[in-house]
This record gives sequence, structure tokens and C-alpha cells, in this order.
Amino acid sequence: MKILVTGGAGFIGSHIVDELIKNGHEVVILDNLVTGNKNNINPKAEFVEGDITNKNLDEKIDFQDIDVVIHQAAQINVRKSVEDPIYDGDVNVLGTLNILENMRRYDVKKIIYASSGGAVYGEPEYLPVDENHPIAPLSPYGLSKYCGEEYIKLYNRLYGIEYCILRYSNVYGERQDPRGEAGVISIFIDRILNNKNPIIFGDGNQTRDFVYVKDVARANLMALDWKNEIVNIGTGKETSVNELFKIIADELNYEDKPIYDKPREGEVRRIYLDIKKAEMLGWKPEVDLKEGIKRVVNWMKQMQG
Ligand SMILES: O=c1ccn([C@@H]2O[C@H](COP(=O)(O)OP(=O)(O)O[C@H]3O[C@H](CO)[C@H](O)[C@H](O)[C@H]3O)[C@@H](O)[C@H]2O)c(=O)[nH]1
Repeated sequence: MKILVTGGAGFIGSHIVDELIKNGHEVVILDNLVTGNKNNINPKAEFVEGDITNKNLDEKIDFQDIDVVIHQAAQINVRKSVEDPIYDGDVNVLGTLNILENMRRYDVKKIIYASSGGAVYGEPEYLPVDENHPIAPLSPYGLSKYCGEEYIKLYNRLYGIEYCILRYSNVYGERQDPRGEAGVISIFIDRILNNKNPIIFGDGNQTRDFVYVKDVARANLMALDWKNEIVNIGTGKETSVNELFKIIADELNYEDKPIYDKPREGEVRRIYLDIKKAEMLGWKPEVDLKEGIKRVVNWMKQMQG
């Protein structure tokens, strides 16, 4: 199949591209390189530098040739979305709509969409959070990601474009930029390798569901066969930031303590995803947190030479 991966030079998108190419697919990458990185680009993919909000995108990309779009390009910074909700909406809502319009115009059959299991549900009413949990985002980012979902469902009703919406939990792994938007795992490892104490916001008892990026990439590959589904992609396991610190400290033989700072405002206390639906569809995470952290450590050591 010929697949367009938007954001294919980014952290998650580039792993998806690698997985697709490994499985014999032809890949076109669209990325504006704002947070994406040229070094992440698989040499076997065709690379188009451009923006999902460009109204003349069809001058750069031959949509007629594309079978499926895997849409990963986005504004992904939660705090930035609070500071500048209009920019966030431009990229995440209008950018997604622009992709859908091109798909409609040139008859592209299917879209796989990266949504956020951490941001669309808001403060969990029950745990683990399944796909039927009420939607009540606490940030413009959570809402803009959800708007993307709704436009995709609308385009399915109106024009029959097939979809699969994947709601990721906290994704970590190689190529996540520790100095970039998010990713407590790469931030802690980066700080320890540079002789700085990790900083824990609040008491460290807040919890998250950390899923390894190559497991997420594999979910995208499988989603090529899933039809009009909304699926949580996580591990179904809850890990506190304190526990996380301990696993990373053990891995790096770090004996110093973390610094405790004031809690980050507006973030959820506990969240982890119910992944029964993904499991029913045949996907499950394969790399556990310890092993995944080992891999990130090795990668970061390599990067630092
Ligand atoms: O130096 C740090 C960084 C983070 N944290 C804590 O670690 C947890 C995870 O923080 P992240 O910034 O890694 O991720 P978030 O849970 O804030 O998740 C956000 O960023 C994710 C990307 O990794 C997804 O986009 C997700 O949807 C969005 O809510 C939070 O409790 C945060 O307070 C620290 O204690 N110290």
C-alpha cells in the first residue's frame, strides 16, 4: 500500500514509518520539521517538506496515489495550547480538516488518527479509562484532538472515508526530545546523564500509563485492518512518577535524590487506560517499562557520544 504519514519525521511518526517500510509498504512523509527532525527520516521513504495547514497541499502531494493517511502531525504541547489556543486549533483542527478535504477531493479511502488518551477524557471518573468514558478535556489541546476525531467521524458519515482513531497514553521511547515538549522519561534520563537531579512536580504520587513507542507504531500498522474503531493504546498499567524515578535511578545506578518542586497546575492526578478493546483486536504491548527505559538509556548514551 502507499501510505502518507504526516508528522513522519517526528518522534512517534518516524517509528511508524520504519514499521511500515519494514512491512513492505510504500511511504510518503509530510513534515514541516518544526518539531520533527531530518535525522529521523527513513531513507526509503519519500520526504515532502510542508505543512498540514497549507491550502495548496495537493500541489506538493499526489493524493490520488495515496491509499491511507496516517495522521500524526500536530501541535502536541499541552502548555503551549493553553498559552496560544488559536495556534493549537489552527494546526490540530484546521490542519486535520485540510487533510480530510484533500482525502475527500482525491478519494483517499482511510485515515488513521493519533488522538490522546491522556488529554481527551479529562479527570477520570473511573479507572482504568475505557473508550466510552465521558469526554471532558482540560486543555485546548485535548479539545482540538477531540475535534479532529469528530471531523473524521463526520467525513465517514458524509463521504464514507474509513477511519481508525487511536487514543495514546503517555508514549515514550527513542527519539523523544528531552528538551522538547513532553516526556518525563526522557527528561529524567537526560538530567541524570548530565549530572542534574530530576525534578518531580508535586509529591510524585500522580500516575500515568507509559507505553513504548514501537508498540504504538505496531498498533498503527495493525490499524490498517481495523475499520471505523476508536481504540485506546496504552499498557493498562499505572505507574507513579516516584516509581518511575526509582526504575530509572536503578537502571543508571543513580544514588542521589530527586528534587521535589511545586505541582504542575491543571494536570490529572491519576490516569491509565483500559486496553481490552485493543487486545480484542489482536494488539498488546510487548515491551515493559523496565526494558523500554533500558532502550531509551542506551539510545541517549549513544546520542551523547
Ligand atoms: O520533569 C518532569 C516532567 C514531568 N513530571 C511529571 O510526570 C508526569 C508526566 O508528565 P509528561 O509531561 O511526560 O506528560 P503528561 O502526563 O503531562 O502528558 C501530556 O503529554 C503527553 C506527551 O508525552 C501527551 O501528549 C498527553 O496527552 C499530555 O497530557 C506528570 O505528572 C508530570 O507532573 C515531573 O514530575 N517532572
